[in-house]
Amino acid sequence: MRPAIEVAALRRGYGGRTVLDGVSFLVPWGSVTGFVGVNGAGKTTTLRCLLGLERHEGIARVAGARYRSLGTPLRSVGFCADALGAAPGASARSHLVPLALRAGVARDAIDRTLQAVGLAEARGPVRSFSLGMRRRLAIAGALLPSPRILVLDEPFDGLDPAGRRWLSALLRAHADSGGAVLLSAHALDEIEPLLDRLVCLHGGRTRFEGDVDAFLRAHAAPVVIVRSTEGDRFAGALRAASAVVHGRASGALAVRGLDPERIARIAAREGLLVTELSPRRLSLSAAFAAAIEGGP
Ligand SMILES: Nc1ncnc2c1ncn2[C@@H]1O[C@H](COP(=O)(O)OP(=O)(O)OP(=O)(O)O)[C@@H](O)[C@H]1O
Repeated sequence: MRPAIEVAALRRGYGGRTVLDGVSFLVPWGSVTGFVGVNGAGKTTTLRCLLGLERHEGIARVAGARYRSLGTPLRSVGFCADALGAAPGASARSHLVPLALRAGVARDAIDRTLQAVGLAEARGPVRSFSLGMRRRLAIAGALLPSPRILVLDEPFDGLDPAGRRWLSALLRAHADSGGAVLLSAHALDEIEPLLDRLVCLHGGRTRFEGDVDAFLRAHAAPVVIVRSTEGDRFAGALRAASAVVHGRASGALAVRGLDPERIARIAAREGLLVTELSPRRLSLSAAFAAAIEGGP
C-alpha cells in the first residue's frame, strides 16, 4: 500500500525567494508524525501544498493522489489550519453545515462531531468562543467527514492541559485504528509521547525524517546523573574512560558518553560507592535545538 502522504522534491518560492527547496518525506498509515521546524521553516507552506492550496513543483500526494484529483478530498483528508477562519457571527453548528454539505455527510454527523470535540453545549457565536473552543471547532472541521488522514497545523495551540490530553488520546486512537496523522507543532516536549515519527524541516529542506527515538539517538546524547561518596575521584575515573563529566552544585556528576552499565563497572573497579545512577534522556526540544545548530 502507498503511504498516506508522499512529499518529494517539493519546491515553492515567493517573489524569487525560495521557501521550500526540495522537501521530501513520507507519512505511513497507522502513525502520528510530527512536523517540526523553527518559525518560517516552511511547515504551513508544505501543508498547504499538500492540500492543493499552493502552486508548487515536485510531488505532494495524499492517499496516493494529488489532493485536487481525489474523488471527495474532504472525506479522505481532514485539515485543520492554524487559524479557524470562521465567520465571527456563526455558531459552532452553522460553521460546520457548509462543510458537511461539501463533504456529503449527513447532518447528524455534525452533532456527533461537536460531541466528540466537547462543543455539544457551546452556545453563542464564534466571536464569543475562547481560544480553546475555537481550536476545538477547527478540529471538528477536520474530523467531521471521518477522514483516514489528518493534516493538522498547530492543533494543540490554544488548548489547555486537559484539552491537550484529550487531543493526544484522540490522535493516538486515530493512528492505532489505521489512520495517519501529520501535525505541526512547536511544543515538542509536550507532543513527544504522542509521536511515532518526526519530520524536521530546516532551511527549506528536510533535515531529518524517521523514528522519534532515532532522532533522539542521533541528536541527544543521553546523560547519566551519578553520585558517589568520592565525587572527585569518580569524575577523574570517568574522564579517564573518555566521558564528558560536569560537576553539579548538588554534588552530582552529569556524565555523557558512557552508558550506566559502563559507569557502574568503572565505579566497581575503583572501589567507589555509588549512591545514585540515573540515566536521563534529553528532551525532544533539546535534540531539536542540537539538530538545528549542528547541521549544514
Ligand atoms: N503568501 C506568502 N507570500 C510571501 N511569503 C510567504 C507566504 N506564505 C509564506 N511565506 C513565507 O514563507 C516562509 C515559510 O512560512 P511558513 O508559514 O510555511 O513557515 P512555518 O514553518 O509554518 O512557520 P511558523 O512556525 O511560524 O508557523 C516564511 O518566511 C514566510 O514569510
